[in-house]
Amino acid sequence: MKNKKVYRVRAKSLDSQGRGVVSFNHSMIPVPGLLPGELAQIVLYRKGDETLGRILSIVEKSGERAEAVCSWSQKCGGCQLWSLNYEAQLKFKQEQVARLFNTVKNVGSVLGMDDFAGYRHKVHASFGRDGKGRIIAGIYEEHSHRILPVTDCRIQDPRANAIIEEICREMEEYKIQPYDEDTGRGMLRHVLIRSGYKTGQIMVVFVVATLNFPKGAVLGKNLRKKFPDIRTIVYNQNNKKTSMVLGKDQETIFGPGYIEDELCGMTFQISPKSFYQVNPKQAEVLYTKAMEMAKLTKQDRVLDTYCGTGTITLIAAKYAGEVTGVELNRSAVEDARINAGKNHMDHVTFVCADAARYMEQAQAVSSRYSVVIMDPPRSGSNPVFLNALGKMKPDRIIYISCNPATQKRDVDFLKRYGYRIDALQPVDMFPVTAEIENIALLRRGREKHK
Ligand SMILES: C[S@@+](CC[C@H](N)C(=O)[O-])C[C@H]1O[C@@H](n2cnc3c(N)ncnc32)[C@H](O)[C@@H]1O
Repeated sequence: MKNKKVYRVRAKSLDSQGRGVVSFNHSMIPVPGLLPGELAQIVLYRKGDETLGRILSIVEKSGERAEAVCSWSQKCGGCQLWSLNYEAQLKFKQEQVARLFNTVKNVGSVLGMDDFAGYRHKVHASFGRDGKGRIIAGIYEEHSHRILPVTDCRIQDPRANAIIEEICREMEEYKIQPYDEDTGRGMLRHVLIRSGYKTGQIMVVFVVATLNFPKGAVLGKNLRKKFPDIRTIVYNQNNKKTSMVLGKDQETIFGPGYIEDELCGMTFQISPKSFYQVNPKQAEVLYTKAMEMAKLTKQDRVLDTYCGTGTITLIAAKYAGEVTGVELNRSAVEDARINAGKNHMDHVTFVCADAARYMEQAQAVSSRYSVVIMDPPRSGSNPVFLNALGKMKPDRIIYISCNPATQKRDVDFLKRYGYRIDALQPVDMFPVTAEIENIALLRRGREKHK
C-alpha cells in the first residue's frame, strides 16, 4: 500500500453489485463499500480483469451509511451492501427491479424484514489451518482459496456459528485433520448446517474424504450433547477437486437423515441434497405473496415447475383443484412426495423430470394448466421450456426468480406468445447482499404497466 498513489474521489451511484462508482480518467471505477455522494481517499488495485478502488478513509459520509458494520466485510465479499443502512438497501433493490424491467408502476414495494440478524438457515464452512497451524473454519476470501475464520457472521444462524466453533475445538482435541484438496490428505473438508426456522431442528452434514470416519462418532456425540437441537448427522463423501460442497455418496449416522420445518402452516421434510430457501422466515412472505398474486381457485389446474421439496406446490394445493410439481433432483422429489402425505394433500402429483422435457411432453398431448408457476435456478429457464409454455397458453404465469436479469430475459421471450407483465413484486430474501428475489405475474393480453 506504501507506494500506491492515493486519490480523492466522490461516488456518483451504485452499480448492480451495490458498489459505489467513481468517475476516473474517463472511466468508471467501482469502489466496494463507497456510497453515492460520499467523498473518500482511495487506492486502486486489480482483481481479475477489473480495476477497483479500495477505501482508505471517508472524508464526507452519506446519511445512508450503516451504523453497525461487520469486521469481515472488506475481505469476505459475501455481503456486498454492508455499508448501506437497511432502508437504503431496500431502495436499491426496488430501483434495480424498476430499472431492469423499465417500469416503475406495478412494481410493488419490496418486502423487507423487521430483523434480519441470523437469517441464513443454511450455513457452510470449510476447514483448514491458519499461519500458526491452528484449525480454522469459515468461508473462502473472495476470489481466493484462503479461509477467513468468520465464526461470528451476523447473517448466519448463531447456533450454526457456535457449532462450527465447537467442531474446530473438537478437531484439535481428537486430532481430526482438515482435508487438503491439493494433497488429498486429511479428513474433514466442509460442514453444512441447516436449521429449521419454526422447528429449530438442526442437521449437521460432515463432508469427509471417506465415509469411513471413526473419529466422527465421538465428534457427533459431543456435538449432540452440547447442541440438543441437532436432530440428524450425515456423512457426505467428497474427495474430488471441485467447488461443489456435497459429493454423491452419503450415510446417515444419527437421526432420520432429514430435518423438518414449517412454512405457511404446513410441514416440510428437507434432506441434505434438497433445495430449501436459505431464509425460511422470508420464504413464508415470498410464498404468501405469490399465492396472493396467483389468485388460485378450486377451478385451477396448476403446474409448479422447478418445485424442489414441493413447498410452493403444496401451499398452492390449499387453494387449487389439482396441482402437479416437477423437479429434476430425485432427493427433493422423494421429500416432496413425503411432504404431500405429511400435509394430507391427495390432489397433488410430483414428477421427477427435467422441467423443459416435461413441458414439451405435456404440451404435445395438449395437457392444459390454467396456472404455471416457475422458480428456476439463477441461470433461469431455457427456450425449450419457454416455447412449450407459450404454446400451452396458461391464463397466468407466476415466475419467481433469485436473478431478475435472467427472469427479464425469459419474460421478454414469453412476450412473443402474447404474455405481458401484470405485476412485479421484489422480496428481500438476502439482506445485506446485492441479491434480489422477484415475483412476476404474467398474463396474456395487453401490458398493464408503463
Ligand atoms: C430456486 S429452486 C426452487 C425450489 C422451490 N420452488 C422452493 O421454493 O423451494 C430451483 C429448483 O429447480 C431445480 N432444478 C434445476 N434444474 C432443473 C431442471 N432442469 N428441471 C427441473 N428442476 C430443476 C433445482 O433442483 C431446485 O430444486
